[in-house]
Amino acid sequence: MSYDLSLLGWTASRAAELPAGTVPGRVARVDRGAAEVITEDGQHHARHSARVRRASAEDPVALPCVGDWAALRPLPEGRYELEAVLPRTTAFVRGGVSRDSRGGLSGDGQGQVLAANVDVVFVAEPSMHSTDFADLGRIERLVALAWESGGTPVVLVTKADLFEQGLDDLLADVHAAAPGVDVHAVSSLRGEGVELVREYLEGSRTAVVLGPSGAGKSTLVNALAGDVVMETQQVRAADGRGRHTTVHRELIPLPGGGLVIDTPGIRRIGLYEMHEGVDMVFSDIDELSARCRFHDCGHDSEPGCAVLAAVESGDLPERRLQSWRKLQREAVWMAGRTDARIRKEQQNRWKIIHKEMRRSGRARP
Ligand SMILES: Nc1nc2c(ncn2[C@@H]2O[C@H](COP(=O)(O)OP(=O)(O)OP(=O)(O)O)[C@@H](O)[C@H]2O)c(=O)[nH]1
Ligand SMILES: [Zn+2]
Repeated sequence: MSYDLSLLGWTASRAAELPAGTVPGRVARVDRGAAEVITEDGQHHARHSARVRRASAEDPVALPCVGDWAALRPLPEGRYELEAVLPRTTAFVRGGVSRDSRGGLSGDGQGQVLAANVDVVFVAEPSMHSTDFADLGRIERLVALAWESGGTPVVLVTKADLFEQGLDDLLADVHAAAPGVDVHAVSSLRGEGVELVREYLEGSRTAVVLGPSGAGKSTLVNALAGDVVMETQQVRAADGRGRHTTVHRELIPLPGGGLVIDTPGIRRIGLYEMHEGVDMVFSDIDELSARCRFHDCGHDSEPGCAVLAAVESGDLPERRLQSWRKLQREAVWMAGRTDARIRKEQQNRWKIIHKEMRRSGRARP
């Protein structure tokens, strides 16, 4: 078996980063101390080099992950050693890691890269989920996560066939929840919108599909692959939630080029590190805040707050402000888990608050 690596996204600029005496391979699955890689001459089990082992012992972010391009050193008998991970263009990182000023990754020894070099992040939200309509808050969260990874989000309102009347209104709401992001209705069941989705993968790009269980992610990937590569599941009638299916292949090459990464980690992705991501998904609130009287306005009850005024006038949905507050709190909390400076500030703040409370004789809130 041989592969045309350009169909897996290999480019001349990546080739320029390949160390002498190595060949490129894309990581399709990770193991302890080794990875399954796809090279031009087939699929291999490549053990990490001493250098990779040392680097990843120091910082797990250096561990090869699904989607990575690796430099492989040929060994006797047609085997390879995973010599190095080539620089990542994008990364989904869980915990303990922030982007440094160059847009690269710097870790504190806690981070884990869930997937790398993902160009397009499809955010799948079902038009109807059990008896609920699409969850705009979940879309905002996943779009923020997508921005944070460095990839380009695209929102897909899936199972569009379940929601015929008022679909346009729903799409308008979704547009407002994700400013500047493409939004499409998709029905894999009817084959509608699938070709549009495929267009985002032109040029052999790499995608992931994020979304809740039962959103129709596997069904969509199957439709793209034109072949049943992933097991879909029957949704339990009672609560509309799906059973989790075992993932057989984590890197799914599509006919005509491009691929979809689908790993358990990506499936479970929630809200990890989000700072710039939150600002980008709430660019409307960001723009409004420029007109607040105080430059550090918290849009709570401050006088001259342009955000509250927009809610008052109906220009900004109240739900959106609440969603922003929630994500801000979570982002600060996540940062507080990893950023010692903020952690210290929070401790000091709580010390002061507790002291205040003791003095005024109030109980803890
Ligand atoms: N009506 C309708 N049902 C769909 C559509 N796409 C998928 N489904 C059904 O929704 C259920 C869940 O689909 P999956 O593709 O397994 O969902 P998933 O997002 O992969 O779910 P997890 O594997 O749990 O993450 C299945 O019963 C599908 O047949 C669609 O476009 N329309
Ligand atoms: Zn304000």
